[in-house]
Amino acid sequence: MDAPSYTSSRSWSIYSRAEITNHYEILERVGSGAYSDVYRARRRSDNLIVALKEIHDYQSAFREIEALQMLQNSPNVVTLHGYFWREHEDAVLVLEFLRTDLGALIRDAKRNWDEKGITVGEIKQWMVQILRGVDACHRNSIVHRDLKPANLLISDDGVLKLADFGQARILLESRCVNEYNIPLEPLNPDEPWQPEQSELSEKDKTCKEGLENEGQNQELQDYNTNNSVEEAEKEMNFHDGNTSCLATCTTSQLVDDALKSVYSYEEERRDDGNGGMTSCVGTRWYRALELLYGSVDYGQEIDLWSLGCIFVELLKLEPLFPGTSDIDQLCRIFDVLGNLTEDSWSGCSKLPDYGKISFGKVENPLGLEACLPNRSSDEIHLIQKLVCYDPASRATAMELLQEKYFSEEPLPIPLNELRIPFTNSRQDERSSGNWFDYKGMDSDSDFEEFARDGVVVSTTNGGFSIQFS
Ligand SMILES: Nc1ncnc2c1ncn2[C@@H]1O[C@H](COP(=O)(O)OP(=O)(O)OP(=O)(O)O)[C@@H](O)[C@H]1O
Repeated sequence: MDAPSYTSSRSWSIYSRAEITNHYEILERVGSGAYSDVYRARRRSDNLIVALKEIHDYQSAFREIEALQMLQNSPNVVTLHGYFWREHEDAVLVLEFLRTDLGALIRDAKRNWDEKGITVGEIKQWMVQILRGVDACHRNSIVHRDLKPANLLISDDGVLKLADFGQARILLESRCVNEYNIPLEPLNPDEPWQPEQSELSEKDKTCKEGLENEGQNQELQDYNTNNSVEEAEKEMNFHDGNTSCLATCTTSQLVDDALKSVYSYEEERRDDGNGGMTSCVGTRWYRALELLYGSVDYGQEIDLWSLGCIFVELLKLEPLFPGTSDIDQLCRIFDVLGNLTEDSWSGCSKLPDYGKISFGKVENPLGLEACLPNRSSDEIHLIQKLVCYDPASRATAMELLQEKYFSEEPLPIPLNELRIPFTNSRQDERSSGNWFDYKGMDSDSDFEEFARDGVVVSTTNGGFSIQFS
């Protein structure tokens, strides 16, 4: 196929790379994100349709490959068929192709489905799959850091898979447990790296087989029996707070660094590469409170907050906290949960940005119940276990899977009865603007609030800069 006529040099590059086009016929571009372009392609050897994800950022590529290698064969994580990695070129991941995602499904349900929206049986099935995917990550000490409906891809037969691990972090202690021992660089740069069957662990084989079984309820029970809470807790007992963070984009550093009058935001977006954590991760609407307060000493609990926001969105067909800036995001959270104080989370005053910004007292917080009228107390109870201030109080994915909500009537419906949107045009849906305003959703930018504070933001060759007057 000829290269298309648009002019982005990045989008051209994949067409001119023989090592890729020898193996794959590139059919169309299906999406793009902050760091990537994604193409639908056909593998020449067997006609398999795949997604080729060309990643323009080295660190994102490295993270995504490393995390996906560890999670290969988890049924609710996107499959990495292989990748191309060579010097001076963008990495290209060969992923299984998944036509739609949970964001598109929620939009479709809001626009086109009857007033009941997504049924309880459907919600339970989606949530069980999401929880299994998150549980797989957390068991492997991987924090996804960007869970949101658009990153939960869905196959035509109703299997949901976590995707977009470009922001994922493998917590340091776990690096020794990469049991697959797969080389990061393909041995031959002209051939894609591909996993071999022998690299699958027994646990993962069981997991994969489990998904293929019919009888959802029995499957859930088996899954829970084979993966006890104690075992999960043992594996998840970590924190990487001992490592320093050289790269954040928190307001605290801007304030601390006020004597340095020109501040490069581009600098801040990089992690230090030595294990330091940044608070500038995730998409704002799903970003945990501790990240909004600049924490660099966080763990897998940030994913659990995001999970709670996604659960609400499935129930309500609208985002829980659609903030237009980080400050607005915090205001919306406080309106519902009340102000953040030592009473609501003992230790919160140690957060880097605590006390840097003061918020008016919310006399009568709405509570999560008010956000979810007509929903059952069980559902509200589960969400309260996720969307709560103290990260240590949040329920783990495994604990949630064991909640009776998922094993009582109405049961999660079988995969083949799930309703899945027909459209494959996610970008069009996103830009249509019919549903609600997505402005700011995909952005980590705090420009609006800086501008509000009278700080000058200007673009530079390397990115943009913030100047204090
Ligand atoms: N495996 C896949 N199958 C089909 N489409 C995909 C696949 N992976 C990604 N896409 C499409 O490409 C888009 C961009 O992919 P992805 O979100 O992984 O990239 P990103 O650059 O990390 O994005 P973001 O800016 O959200 O962090 C997705 O929204 C989706 O539409």
